[in-house]
Amino acid sequence: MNTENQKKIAAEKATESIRSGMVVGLGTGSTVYYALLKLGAMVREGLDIVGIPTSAGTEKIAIAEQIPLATLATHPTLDLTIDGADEVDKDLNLIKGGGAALVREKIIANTSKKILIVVDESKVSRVLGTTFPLPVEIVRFGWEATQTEVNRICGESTLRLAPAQDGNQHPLITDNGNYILDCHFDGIPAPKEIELRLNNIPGVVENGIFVNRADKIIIGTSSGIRYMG
Ligand SMILES: O=C(CO)[C@H](O)[C@H](O)COP(=O)(O)O
Repeated sequence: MNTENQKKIAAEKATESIRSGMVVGLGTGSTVYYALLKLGAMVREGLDIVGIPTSAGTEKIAIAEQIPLATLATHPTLDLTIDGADEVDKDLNLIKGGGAALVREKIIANTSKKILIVVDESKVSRVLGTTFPLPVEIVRFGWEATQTEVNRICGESTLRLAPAQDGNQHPLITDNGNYILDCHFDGIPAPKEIELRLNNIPGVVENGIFVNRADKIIIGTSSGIRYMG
């Protein structure tokens, strides 16, 4: 089974946990995309849920799929969130933020009763921080000074760029109006400590380390579905 199919079977498996009446956190990314398509079909067949999106991109897809949306203002507690990840370890720790949605994803994760993470097998890692650079969202004011402080922890980081309308690469601006630093670790042996140290730097909004948040990781593999948790 190729990677795309691995993503699809993992994402669709996660939607089997959704029941009418639930408030559902809608994650971001190319894996969750398949869950959004499936949820859309389920809603059109009568499933009665509201979704809270973790990004403007997901909101757009959910609207196109006719998934009713809500906000944390009216629905402060979520029953279940389906989200992706960029790297996962055997302790269910995650690196997220490859899609630049980590702040909203962490807020949603924090208020969800249950979190299902959907990935393909390439995301499973022995030591977190060895296969994917850690995204750190920072405010634009004084960002160079913030980067200097971040680099004291990770050694080296790069400002994430994205193509703009003029055809050139410009700093990527998140849904929250901030920049992203991608931090190159050679493994993160103590993820919780690094998460807290990074978040203690003035100018850092949030980072993509998620510790003790996932209840289950659904992994699409070349030979079918595997679970962690
Ligand atoms: O954290 C995320 C977005 O901020 C995504 O969940 C993560 O990047 C995985 O995306 P994909 O399923 O496209 O690999």
